Amino acid sequence: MSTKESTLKPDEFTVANNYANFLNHITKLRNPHEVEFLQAVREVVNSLVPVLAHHPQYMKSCILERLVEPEKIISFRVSWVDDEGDVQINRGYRVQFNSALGPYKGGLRFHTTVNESIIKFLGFEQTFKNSLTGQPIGGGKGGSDFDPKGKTDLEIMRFCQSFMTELYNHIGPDTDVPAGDIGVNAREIGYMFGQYKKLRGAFEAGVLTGKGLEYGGSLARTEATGYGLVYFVREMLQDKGIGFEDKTVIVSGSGNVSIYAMEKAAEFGAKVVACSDSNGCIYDENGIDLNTVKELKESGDERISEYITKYPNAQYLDDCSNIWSIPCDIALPCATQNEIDEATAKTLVDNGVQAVGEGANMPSTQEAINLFLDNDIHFAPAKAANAGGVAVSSLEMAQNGSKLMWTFEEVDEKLKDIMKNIYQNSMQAASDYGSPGNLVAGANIAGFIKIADAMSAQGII
Ligand SMILES: NC(=O)C1=CN([C@@H]2O[C@H](COP(=O)(O)OP(=O)(O)OC[C@H]3O[C@@H](n4cnc5c(N)ncnc54)[C@H](OP(=O)(O)O)[C@@H]3O)[C@@H](O)[C@H]2O)C=CC1
Ligand SMILES: N=C(CCC(=O)O)C(=O)O
Repeated sequence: MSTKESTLKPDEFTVANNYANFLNHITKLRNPHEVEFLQAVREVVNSLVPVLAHHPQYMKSCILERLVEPEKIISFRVSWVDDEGDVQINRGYRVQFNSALGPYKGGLRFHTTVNESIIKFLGFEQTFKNSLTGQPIGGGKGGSDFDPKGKTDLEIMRFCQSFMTELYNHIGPDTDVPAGDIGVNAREIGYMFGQYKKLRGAFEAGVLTGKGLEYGGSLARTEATGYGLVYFVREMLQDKGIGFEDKTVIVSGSGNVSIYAMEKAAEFGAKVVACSDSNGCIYDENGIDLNTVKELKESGDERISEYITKYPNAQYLDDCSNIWSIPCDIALPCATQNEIDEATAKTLVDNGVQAVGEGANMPSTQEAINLFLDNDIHFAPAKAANAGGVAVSSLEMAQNGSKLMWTFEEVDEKLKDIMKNIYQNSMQAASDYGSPGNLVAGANIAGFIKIADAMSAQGII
């Protein structure tokens, strides 16, 4: 917990001790090797001490103890045949974390680093994020250790079909609705939707979100996470009397979230000077040419280093973490978890960063978050700031259910309202529970209370 956090009141000491013991229990006995999951849980538990002290009924019915245990974890083998005719085996997961607010909702990640701890951390974060959107959706996440990089279109199709052949038994529009995440974009969603429809024998549009526009996708879903991040950060900055105008911005990653965060930041008057991929980062002091990045990364499957071919005056740094050594006013980590550690955060602060907005899930370590908060950096935490994607996914489900299709402007206006509400509700919760201005605490508290009240109403299940 940051040293800036409010000092605990007497009755909160007891709760803090009880929950320190609880954290020890789940760390040592229940999830000893799940490092990323425990990191996500620890941050939330530390934020909730004042809430639990104020609501003893949540402690009596063990709301938090139940909330940190997923309702269901499904793990399955995925066998598929590559273009050489060789059999490949991957592991698939779906963690159905919490359905107090609605059907499980959350992305699918295809990346070599996927394991149960990663999927559980993502599902836990998703549960709070989805609550903050105000939409009727629970939390879940899934994926596989399948690496789409370097695979042909046909290999990706065969993998997705095999993956869905197992997953389809466990999902549905009112049960569990997957979507995209790292390594899963419109192409993968399309192949999985086709297989689901064939196996189910019905066109259930609402079973997946991020679908193509021609078969039930929502306008603005592709842009939603990146746009929503910038809308949220703008709300935060406006409260401080500043904005994106004339600011220097760096955005890690160059995938779905990163590209549309860069687009909206530039539209709001910022100069985006750097972005990255898992091999390295580019720095263009004249401002990144986003169309070139889209050609390389959305249309093609190129490395970001190819940008230099078109812009030889730009620089390529052969390590993606070097992006954080570039001086900037606003940093938007949009690649992956724990990409900013304490040393990186110190470099950003020493270079004069004013604001950090988390587009990726858990991109900052706890130590980095504490350093940002202790240095009064305007900090927009992931589960609040990157909720625009899942919020528009929920709007896609609503359009599917009503068999209507809203315009881009209609969806974008709803997205702006949702991000504004998340900001205001998180700030209010932070103020109500003794951490004024601390959006990390506020988002965790606001997300928790809605889930806790729903779980209380639904009995001990
Ligand atoms: N898609 C969505 O709707 C949402 C996604 N998020 C989060 O945003 C982040 C990015 O997701 P998304 O844009 O969808 O994914 P994409 O696969 O579209 O893009 C991911 C980007 O991050 C880079 N990257 C991935 N893993 C690493 C790594 N270990 N080290 C460095 N760079 C890495 C990729 O580089 P390369 O091309 O080399 O792999 C790529 O540039 C993730 O944390 C995701 O959980 C959050 C909310 C919604
Ligand atoms: N990957 C996502 C989007 C999930 C969704 O749209 O259901 C996330 O919120 O982390």
